[in-house]
Amino acid sequence: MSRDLFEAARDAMKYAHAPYSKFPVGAAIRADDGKVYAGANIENLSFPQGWCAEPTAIGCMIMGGGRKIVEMAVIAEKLALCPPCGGCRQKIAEFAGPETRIYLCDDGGVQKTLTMDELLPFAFKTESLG
Ligand SMILES: O=c1ccn([C@H]2C[C@H](O)[C@@H](CO)O2)c(=O)[nH]1
Ligand SMILES: [Zn+2]
Repeated sequence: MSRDLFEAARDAMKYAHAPYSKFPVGAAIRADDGKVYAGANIENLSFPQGWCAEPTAIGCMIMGGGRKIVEMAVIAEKLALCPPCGGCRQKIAEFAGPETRIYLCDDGGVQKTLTMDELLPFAFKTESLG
């Protein structure tokens, strides 16, 4: 993964609205249009109404004209890695393919690289609809 994607995720994290969990997260996507789209988690006083960094980045990608996630970096401010939550895995899968790579990062850079199948095995896919 090139440095710019990591830096975009880390910069996006600065925009997190996470006063309740105090767990800012940043995500950055390189899309099929070559552009980088980033997002942060945005929490809400009514806790279930908040959302993760990944859907913010996906929303930016869709509205910016990107259609496929080529690669995606996720970073949390705290020392621990931030493996995307279950709901995010499904949302990422919607725009991923066999080539997609997901990078779990910390301040030192990429610590783990995953394919979509590793992130969400036995996924619900369009073939499942029959
Ligand atoms: O995949 C994930 C998991 C969690 N969070 C956010 C949601 C919440 O604001 C905070 C603590 O769970 O981390 C993300 O942004 N992405
Ligand atoms: Zn999530």
